[in-house]
Amino acid sequence: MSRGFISLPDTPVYVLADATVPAAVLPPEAARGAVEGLVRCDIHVARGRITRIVPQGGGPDAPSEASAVPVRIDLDGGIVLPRLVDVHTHLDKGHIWPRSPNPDGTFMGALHSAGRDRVAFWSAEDVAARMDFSLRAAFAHGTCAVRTHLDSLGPQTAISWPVFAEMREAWKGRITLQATALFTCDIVTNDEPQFRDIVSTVARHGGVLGGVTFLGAAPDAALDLALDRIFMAAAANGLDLDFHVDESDAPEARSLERIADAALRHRFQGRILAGHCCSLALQDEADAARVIDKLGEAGIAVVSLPMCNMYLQDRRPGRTPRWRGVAPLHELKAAGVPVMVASDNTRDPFYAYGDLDMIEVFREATRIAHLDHSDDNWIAAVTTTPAAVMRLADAGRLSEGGAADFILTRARSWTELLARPQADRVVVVGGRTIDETLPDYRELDRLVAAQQEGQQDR
Ligand SMILES: Nc1ccnc(=O)[nH]1
Repeated sequence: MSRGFISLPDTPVYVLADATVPAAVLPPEAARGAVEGLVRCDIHVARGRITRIVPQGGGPDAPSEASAVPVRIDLDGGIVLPRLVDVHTHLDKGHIWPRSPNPDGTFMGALHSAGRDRVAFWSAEDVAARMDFSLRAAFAHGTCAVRTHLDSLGPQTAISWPVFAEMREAWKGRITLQATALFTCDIVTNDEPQFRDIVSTVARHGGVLGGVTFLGAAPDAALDLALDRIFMAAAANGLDLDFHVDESDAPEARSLERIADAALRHRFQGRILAGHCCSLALQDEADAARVIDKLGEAGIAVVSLPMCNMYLQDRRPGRTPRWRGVAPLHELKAAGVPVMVASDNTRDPFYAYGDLDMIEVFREATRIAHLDHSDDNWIAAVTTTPAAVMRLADAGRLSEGGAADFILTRARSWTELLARPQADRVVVVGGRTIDETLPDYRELDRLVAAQQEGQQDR
C-alpha cells in the first residue's frame, strides 16, 4: 500500500524526468544553473542505482542502457530529495508517553518521568518493540540513517546496547543505525568502574561516546576533569563524540566552551557533535562570538532540535513562552560551523509529539529558526551535513553511481514543499517504491497494558 501521488513502473531502468533537485545535494557539476538553490534535471536509474544526472531534457538517454529504452516518468518539476539523515534521536525512549507522560511539560518533568519509566519498564523486549516501531515510521517517511542516543546508566547499558546491535543488523540495507552513549558526566569522576563499562560497551558495539554536560550553573573543574577523561577514552578507542550540551535557558550554562577547550587541549582527531546548545542563543554577543569562534577552531559541529526545544524551553504554567529555545544556527553557520537539525525525542516525556519524519523536522525548523529568507542551502542541515558527521559518504546526496534512493514530491518550489506536510510523498529505495504504511499506535497498547498489570501485581 502506498500513500504516494505516483506509482513507479516495475522496471529496472527508468528516467525521473523534469525533476527539481536542491543543488546542495548534487555534485557541483550537476548543480550548475541553480535558481533559489534548485536545479531542473533528469535522473536516470538502472537496477537500483543512479546512472546519470543530466540537465532537464538536455542529456542523451542513458547510453549504457542502449538495449533498453528507459521508461520516462514525468515529474513535472516535482522536487526530488535524497532520503534524509536524522542525526539526533532517542529511540530507546520513544513512545513511552501513554504510560509515562510529562506531568507539566517541563525539562525537569521529562527527566523524572523518563527516568522512572526506564527503571521500571525498559526490558530488552520493551526497548526492542518501541525501537522497531520508531524505525518503521522513519523508513516510511524517507529516512536513510539514524543516530540514536541510548541512556547508558546503571543496568540499562547492558540491556539497551545489545538490543540496538540487533536492530542495526535487522535494519541493514534500509536504515543505517548508529548509537551514542548518554550518561551524566558526574559518573566519569564519581563512578569510574561504571564509566569504564560504558566506554568498553560503546567500543565493542562501534558506537559513539557522549554524555550530558551540566545544564544550569557554570561548570567547575569537575566538568573539565570529566571531559579530559571522556576525550582520552575516545582517543584511546578511536571513538567519535556526541554530547548533550547546555539544553537550558540559563545564559550561565557554559559547558559548550569547556568542550571546545577540551577538544583543543587534547588535539582531538575524531568528529565532535554538540546537541542542543540552547543557552548559547542567550549569551551576550561578545561571549557567543568567542564560543562560536572556538567551535570553528576545534571543528565541533552543532545539531539543533527545534521541535523538542520549543516544547520544553521557556515553559511555565499560565505564562506564554517568549523565546524559541533554539541554538543560534545562523550565526554558527555564518562562522563556518557545520549545523544541522534533527528529530530528538518522539512521544516521550521530552516531546509529546514527533514521528521521526525529517520532512516535518525541516519544515518546522524553517519556521522556528527562520531558515527562510536566508541561504538557499539549508537542506544540507538534514542531508549532507549530518551524513558527514556520521561518516556516511553516500548518504544525503544524489550522485551518479549512488543508490537510487529518493523522496519524490509534487512540490515544485520551497514554498510548495514547506507549506504542506508532503503526506503524499513517494519514498524510493534501491529504485523501488516502498510500502509507506505507518505503524499503528494500537500495536503499542500491549506495552502499556503489560505495565498496568505489572503494577497491579505489585
Ligand atoms: N532533550 C533530551 C535531553 C535528555 N534526554 C533526552 O531524551 N532528551
